[in-house]
Amino acid sequence: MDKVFIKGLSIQTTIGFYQWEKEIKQTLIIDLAMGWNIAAAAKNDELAKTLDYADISLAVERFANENPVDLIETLAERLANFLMTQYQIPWLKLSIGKPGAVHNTQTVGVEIERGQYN
Ligand SMILES: Nc1nc2c(c(=O)[nH]1)N=C([C@H](O)[C@@H](O)CO)CN2
Repeated sequence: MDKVFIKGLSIQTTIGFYQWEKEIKQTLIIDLAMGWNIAAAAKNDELAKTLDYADISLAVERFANENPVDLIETLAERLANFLMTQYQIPWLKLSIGKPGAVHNTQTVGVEIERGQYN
């Protein structure tokens, strides 16, 4: 399957289980791979026929800020659902890293895969 991807998208958002985390913004790093047949867009060189990674990057940051949650698991599940519905994406792999969360680590996070991979 062809894919459109976004790697290392850095967003600032409110996320976390603890009370103090609900009063600040923290950095999340998002990697997203989205299944898409790119042949139609390539045929006539048409942005409208593919997944616009610029538009989706903005949508990811907007979604996170409009839907504050405690766990990155919850954000991952809800964001995957939103993107698949909004952009008719048949399959995606999404990872969310929270680099500031645990001392002495590079990052911590979750990775999920949703939908049908053909
Ligand atoms: N698997 C997870 N573990 C933890 C999460 C999380 O979202 N998923 N969150 C926290 C806190 O919010 C942490 O980031 C701050 O100490 C702890 N563990």
